[in-house]
Amino acid sequence: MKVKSIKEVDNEMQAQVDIWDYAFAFIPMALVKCAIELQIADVLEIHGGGMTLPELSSALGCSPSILHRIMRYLNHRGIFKQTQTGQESSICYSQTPLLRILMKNGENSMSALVLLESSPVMLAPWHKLSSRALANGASAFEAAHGEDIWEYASANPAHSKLINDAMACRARVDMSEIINHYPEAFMGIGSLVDVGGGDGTTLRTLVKACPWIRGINFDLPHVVCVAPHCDGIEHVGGDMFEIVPKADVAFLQSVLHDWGDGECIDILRKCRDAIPKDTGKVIIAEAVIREGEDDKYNDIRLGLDMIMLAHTEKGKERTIEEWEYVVNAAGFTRYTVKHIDATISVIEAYP
Ligand SMILES: C[S@@+](CC[C@H](N)C(=O)[O-])C[C@H]1O[C@@H](n2cnc3c(N)ncnc32)[C@H](O)[C@@H]1O
Ligand SMILES: COc1ccc(-c2cc(=O)c3c(O)c(O)c(O)cc3o2)cc1
Repeated sequence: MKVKSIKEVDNEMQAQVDIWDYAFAFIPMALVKCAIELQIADVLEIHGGGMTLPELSSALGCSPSILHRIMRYLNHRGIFKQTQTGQESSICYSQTPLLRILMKNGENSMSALVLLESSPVMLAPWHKLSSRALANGASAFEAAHGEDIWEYASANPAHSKLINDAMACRARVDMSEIINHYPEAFMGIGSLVDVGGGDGTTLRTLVKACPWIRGINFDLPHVVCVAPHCDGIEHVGGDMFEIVPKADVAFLQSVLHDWGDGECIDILRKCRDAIPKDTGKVIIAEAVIREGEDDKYNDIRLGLDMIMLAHTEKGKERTIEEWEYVVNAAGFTRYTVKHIDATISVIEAYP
């Protein structure tokens, strides 16, 4: 019989511990969703300082004993700060930067993204992923819901709002990152069409920072008809597979990753038709998968690729070689890539 080395025994013991991370992986998501729905972060923010368990449970209208257990778990995950000075009644809970992002109504809140990904509609396709892999093709979202995500959203206003709110909160972060790290991308631009621009949050962030730009927010009719008005931005409803409104620059953020190469090439061609041949450009703000590189955003990019696998038919996150293929096939003569300190990179393609 082969005798195991101490290292082998240690690795096996570690595996016995690690497996619980996978079996219990849904718990942090469920608890963060619960914290958002209870508006724990909002109540702590309004209160200002630390709150005791009786104060917090009475403000939230929650059972103190259940809230105590929820808060103990969230504290263990580092989601908020807890200080204790003896008995249970003297436990004090206070705000952290992470909890502030989980406010339902905060300016930099990302809670809508958690509410979208943890919704039963978005969770159902994950149960179809192995059948998708075995059948090699059919979309997991379609297997779960009988139609693709965009058809589903146009027939379900509540889910469309969930998607738009989630995309809006991360669009604001993504656009701010581009403006902070690569403002040159927007120099000398008179007009910009945001293709698949959602509720216009990206353009609102852009025209606030670059008020000389006239923005055209272009998306499906059911999306733009509920988009809030903003000076300097015109909302246009339509289909990017048919025609894209004309502008100096066409901008695509987190849109192409929803589609397969064939569709990306069609969308990029429509964008190329929309811009001036001599001075125009298409800006693509998307993740670039960098295999083998230990970048702090790699985990998010690879996770996003799994989201595309679960929620779209042919969507995927792309390596730079895969981006080069679609950009060249759409007829652009050259492109540049700017990696910024964010999940997304900025690819500029010239006609
Ligand atoms: C993942 S969201 C990205 C939204 C936004 N660009 C952002 O960064 O948050 C993709 C957007 O593409 C839009 N879309 C899907 N099909 C479209 C089509 N055929 N024409 C125009 N927009 C479309 C969706 O309605 C959605 O708003
Ligand atoms: C920094 O953490 C994050 C960055 C980005 C995202 C994210 C980006 C998307 O484009 C995206 C998306 O298109 C989508 O359909 C979705 O369901 C989630 C999503 O997340 C998340 C976290």
